[in-house]
Amino acid sequence: MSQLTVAIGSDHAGFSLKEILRKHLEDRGITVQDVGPFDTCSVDYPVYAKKLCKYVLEEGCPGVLVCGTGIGMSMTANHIPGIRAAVCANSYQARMTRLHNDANVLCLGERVTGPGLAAEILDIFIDTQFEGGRHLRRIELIENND
Ligand SMILES: O=C(CO)[C@H](O)[C@H](O)[C@H](O)COP(=O)(O)O
Repeated sequence: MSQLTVAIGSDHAGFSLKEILRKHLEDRGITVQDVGPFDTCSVDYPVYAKKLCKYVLEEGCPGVLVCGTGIGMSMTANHIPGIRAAVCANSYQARMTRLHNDANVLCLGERVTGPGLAAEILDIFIDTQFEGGRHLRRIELIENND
């Protein structure tokens, strides 16, 4: 089985949580592709959301974006065809967005969710498989602009 890679990115408001989650993933033996930023200077979240989504689409791996609320990251990511980004603040949302929405990008808010819960949400997100079936039809409808 090939080694799982997870891409991660943030803005300044999500930087500390990104660092915690990167270490959490590495401690699990998961390869992490960090698209930045690499310090706490103020940056614009769309820049990092777009970098991460490009990587996720090229590599077919899950991604994690952290900003203050998770919302700006998700708005940006969901503009990109092929990206299904979900803001999750609890474990149920993380499980259901994988089971039913086949979300490929998890968005978290450092100013909303503490590090322990964020790590649990992330674990559920990457460990839960899409259910398929009726949910595939609905995903196709999301992507169909007719
Ligand atoms: O886009 C956001 C709100 O949905 C993010 O939470 C940003 O991280 C936030 O807007 C950054 O705010 P700051 O005052 O520039 O730190």
